[in-house]
Amino acid sequence: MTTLVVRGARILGGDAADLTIVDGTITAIGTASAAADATVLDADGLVALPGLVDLHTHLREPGFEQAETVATGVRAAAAGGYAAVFAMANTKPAADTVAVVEQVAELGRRAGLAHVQPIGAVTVGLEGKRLADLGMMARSAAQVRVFSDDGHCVHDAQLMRRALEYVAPFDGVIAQHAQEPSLTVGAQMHESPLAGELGLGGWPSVAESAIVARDVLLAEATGARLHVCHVSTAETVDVLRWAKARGIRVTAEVTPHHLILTEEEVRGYDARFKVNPPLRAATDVDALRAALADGTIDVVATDHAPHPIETKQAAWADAAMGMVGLETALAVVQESMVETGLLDWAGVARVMASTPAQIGRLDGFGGALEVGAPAHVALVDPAGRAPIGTEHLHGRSTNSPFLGHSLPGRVVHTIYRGRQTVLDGVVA
Ligand SMILES: NC(=O)N[C@@H](CC(=O)O)C(=O)O
Repeated sequence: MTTLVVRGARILGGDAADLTIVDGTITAIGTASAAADATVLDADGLVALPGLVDLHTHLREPGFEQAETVATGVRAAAAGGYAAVFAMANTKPAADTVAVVEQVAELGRRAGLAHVQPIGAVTVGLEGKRLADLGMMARSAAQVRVFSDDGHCVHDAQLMRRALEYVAPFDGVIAQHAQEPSLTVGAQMHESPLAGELGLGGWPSVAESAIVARDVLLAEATGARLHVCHVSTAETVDVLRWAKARGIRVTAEVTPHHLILTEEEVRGYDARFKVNPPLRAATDVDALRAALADGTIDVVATDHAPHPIETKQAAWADAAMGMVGLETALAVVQESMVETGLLDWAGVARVMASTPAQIGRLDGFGGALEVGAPAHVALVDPAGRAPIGTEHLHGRSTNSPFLGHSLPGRVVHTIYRGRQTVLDGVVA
């Protein structure tokens, strides 16, 4: 029997209490009388959150191990306070078969620092032409419930409709990368006067919102669950508000980078700021923050997208798209949402742990820190403001837009299944 006593943590930012954890389960909350053989972890002044859950992580294995592996990716996850991540299907081969989703799940079990929940591809090879065998992946040992072609839009309406119809009976969800391809040919950044000034092809907001408008109507017509990946524009927020008011079963995510960075970062042509969907205008950032605060957007998801740094040292138009985000997500949410009064720590737990787990139908994660609950805990120092350096990045890639930026909040300890996966910022 292993006993861990976490002393003096502020549960969801509230009153301080001790957490007693025995064999991976929270057995007491209050003043602990530590048994002689207990490990005691000083959490005085730290905020205790449920271990975070990320609905949108690119772990890159199999096929792109030079960017990240499952083993390196879960190190980044633990460092960021995560207990579970949903691994996107744009691997090589794509996660469009039972073999690949079960391989990813097994790699996660071996890595051991966080739960890895595979996402299945919607279409074979993410090509948008033929449905993958969604039912087989759902019935597999990986128990896939989230399906996505992220990186690519399921553009064909008939395929999207059939995918929604197919997953409804087993309560699956289609997570759409909303990008109308015919409107984003050659797109390099947000379509705006700045794009003209910088001479870069524009990615118009309507290319996202038009797909979301179509998809919410398909979700209504099929009664199935739709999840909208990386919402980036005010127009999409308006569509979501309308759809939710009609009772359509749609959920949505926003990334940390879209909550705090704007297209102005593109001025220096530093490709660390190149991402799909692109960084938008300040008005979009404001709309996204308000939507996350009022529940129109349900969760924060990192879209952790590792790329070898040399793919970011190319000219803007040739550079890879994407940013790592697991390690800095909580700090960005603290800065953009908590310090602005838009969310309290209970709200942070909702949008970064309980609701992502609920959308992904992942039992045993994201639940309240209460007696009897599995012991997945993130312990955060809200006053831990520091400039982000590569020493804060624990995955294989360092393509973070926040390097050199000062961010608040530091994940001091992470506990996963009762085990300390991060201690004083050091990943086990
Ligand atoms: N978000 C990104 O900019 N990149 C993602 C895929 C994608 O959504 O384009 C990646 O897998 O690198």
